[in-house]
Amino acid sequence: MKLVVAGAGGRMGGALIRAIAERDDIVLHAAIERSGSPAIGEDSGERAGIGRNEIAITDDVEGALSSADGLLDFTTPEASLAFARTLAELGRVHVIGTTGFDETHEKALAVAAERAVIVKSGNMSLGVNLLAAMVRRAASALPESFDIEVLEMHHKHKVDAPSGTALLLGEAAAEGRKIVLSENAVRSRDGHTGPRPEGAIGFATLRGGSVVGDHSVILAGAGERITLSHHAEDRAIFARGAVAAALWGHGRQPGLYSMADVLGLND
Ligand SMILES: NC(=O)C1=CN([C@@H]2O[C@H](COP(=O)(O)OP(=O)(O)OC[C@H]3O[C@@H](n4cnc5c(N)ncnc54)[C@H](OP(=O)(O)O)[C@@H]3O)[C@@H](O)[C@H]2O)C=CC1
Ligand SMILES: O=C(O)C1=N[C@H](C(=O)O)C[C@H](O)C1
Repeated sequence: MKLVVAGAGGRMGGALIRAIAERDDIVLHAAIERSGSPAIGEDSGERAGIGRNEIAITDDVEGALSSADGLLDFTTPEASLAFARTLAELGRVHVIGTTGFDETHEKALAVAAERAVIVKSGNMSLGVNLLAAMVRRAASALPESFDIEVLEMHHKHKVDAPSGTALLLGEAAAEGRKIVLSENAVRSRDGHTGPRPEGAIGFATLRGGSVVGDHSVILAGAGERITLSHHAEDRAIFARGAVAAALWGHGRQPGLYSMADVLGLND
């Protein structure tokens, strides 16, 4: 399978290029960056720290995608949306790890998925997707008197909050409770907030240093508390998940799929 990496000069771009180089059933076909990026023209292997691979980082999106099988995309919501429209025209696999989408973006991605395979997840790791299944189960099994809070910490460069993973875990909790997350989410607190609303799913965001990604879901009852946690130590876990998603999506019917589909956690 011939894969293109978008955001090749970024943190996940490097991890994806390293993950592709680990395997012999896929090849890095092209590495793309935003027009005007100082990374354009650099050797993508050198940039990723694995030595020259003779694939220069380019901003020629059409040229890169037209002869590829799929795109691994960890960039920005606006860039991912533009890629989704191009890939829908070409009918290629689009693995989206980007987070921070709003409702309008989500609707546009659903339209693109009518013509291409999109695998999208706020977290591509096995551990977090298993954790989400456990959160859904715990939220469903425990009485509503157990308050649900999602706590996350990431490195100081992260630009969106709550993280895509925190929202994914919040969705899992809401599904377990049979409630709609958007109607019950408390995404931040400040000042005289009043008591906690019944049935709320709260979010708390920490940022600092080089933390790859820490998430905890706390189910707090009267006199006892359950904490379900995941700690990401290496971006390779997301990159390997994205590669697995591309291979899984190759040759599949168009649609919007999740990592739970790829990992068989919905079966
Ligand atoms: N789902 C998951 O498992 C994971 C998701 N993520 C998400 O992935 C995204 C990227 O994270 P991270 O790698 O840390 O961020 P970085 O900022 O390090 O990388 C993003 C890269 O995308 C580039 N970019 C921006 N616009 C375009 C464009 N139009 N075409 C091509 N490249 C573009 C940026 O370039 P420039 O800086 O020059 O603008 C940058 O190099 C975030 O949304 C993050 O939350 C991260 C880890 C795991
Ligand atoms: O920006 C990051 O770094 C990460 N983003 C994803 C998120 O928003 O949850 C996944 C991971 O936690 C790292």
